Amino acid sequence: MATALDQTDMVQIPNTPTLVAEENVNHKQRIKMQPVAHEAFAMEQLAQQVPAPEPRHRGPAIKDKSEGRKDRLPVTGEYFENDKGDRFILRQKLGDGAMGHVFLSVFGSRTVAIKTEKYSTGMLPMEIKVLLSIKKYKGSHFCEIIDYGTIRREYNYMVISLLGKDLYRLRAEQPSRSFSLNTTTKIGLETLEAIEELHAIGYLSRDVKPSNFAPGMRECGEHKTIYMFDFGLAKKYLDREGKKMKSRGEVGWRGTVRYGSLQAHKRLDLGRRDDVECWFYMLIEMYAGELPWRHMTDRALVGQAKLAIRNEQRQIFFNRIPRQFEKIIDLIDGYSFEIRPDYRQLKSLINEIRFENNIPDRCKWDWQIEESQHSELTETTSVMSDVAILAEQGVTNYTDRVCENQ
Ligand SMILES: Nc1ncnc2c1ncn2[C@@H]1O[C@H](COP(=O)(O)OP(=O)(O)OP(=O)(O)O)[C@@H](O)[C@H]1O
Repeated sequence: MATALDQTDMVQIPNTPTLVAEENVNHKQRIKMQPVAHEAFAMEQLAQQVPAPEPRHRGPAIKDKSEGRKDRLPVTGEYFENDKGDRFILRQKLGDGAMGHVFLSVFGSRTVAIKTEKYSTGMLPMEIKVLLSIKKYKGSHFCEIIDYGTIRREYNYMVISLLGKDLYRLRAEQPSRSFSLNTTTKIGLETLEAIEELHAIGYLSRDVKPSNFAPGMRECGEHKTIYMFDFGLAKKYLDREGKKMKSRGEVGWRGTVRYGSLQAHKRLDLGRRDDVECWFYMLIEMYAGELPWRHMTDRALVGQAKLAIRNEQRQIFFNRIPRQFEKIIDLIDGYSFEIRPDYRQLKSLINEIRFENNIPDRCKWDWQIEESQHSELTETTSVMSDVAILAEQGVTNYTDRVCENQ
């Protein structure tokens, strides 16, 4: 039977790329965070919809060796029951994250996604916390959280609404490996709105990248919206009184090398502006098909390449993309750590690109085809395997430290 995760127990940021992070999570050093008032309210609300939790344990960290032995990930075909007796069959694997597996399942008449991680990993509580806050705020670019808990202290799970293929896969499947200006700019507007909503509830993503966004399902009429998911590296930037926290200075690397901001390369604390800088690199990659540092794996060299597009490579880089993108990066570079990015100005520059290129408002996404997204999903792994995707993106979610105070 399921046990609700303790929301006040915060997660570790491991010391390794997430690809191998499970072996490296430090289970001993954990910190506690009290939910702020609106989060507590959101949790209360959710409690009315999800099964009443069994007496709470103190989160997903291993307490003793006997518990540790059971620590595992579920497999396709397995099922579990929540406290209400609802049965969730893990019908098909949708994706392999660095921290666990995501499965397709059915809940009532609804097809859903179930994200799982080993009990000891402890990254899901942060994701659940973010999604509960967003639910309260009624964010329009986030999965609905339907249920969550722990199964026999073996694995943690959360049941969320199902999405289509992520933007990285969708682009990789385009014959040109790039999106049209219409799709790129539409994605730009949708994803910036998602980032703005996340910031509005007091969180940073610190891992904005194409594989963390996906369109909704056509069957639910959600295919015109791009959703943001994976909050494994999310962090609160507002304190309990709603005041912005000060930069902690050098804290180590956070994020994904290809899309990381210049501040991240300096290992400095990240703010809202850094999420927006990642968004910029993501958009350019979608439109141009690649970034100049696509083949680089060395983090320092990638950082140098990002500096070069602002200096000696500036003309070559910006010549092949609409001129507004140069304005956008200049604006982002001008934002300080504390400042609220001017999302409206950024959106109006993207809209200017659409206007100048006579792009009508009602246009289809590049990937929209006649068949339903559900049948597309079943083909996902044959088109590009998870391993291939991860290899292509280079090092992901890499962090320098064993743990950090979230
Ligand atoms: N709601 C969803 N609907 C459909 N597929 C999903 C959903 N959530 C996740 N996935 C799939 O599972 C994959 C892994 O999910 P996610 O990124 O949340 O896991 P992670 O362990 O945090 O991975 P990462 O290595 O990116 O940090 C995604 O790339 C996506 O293909």
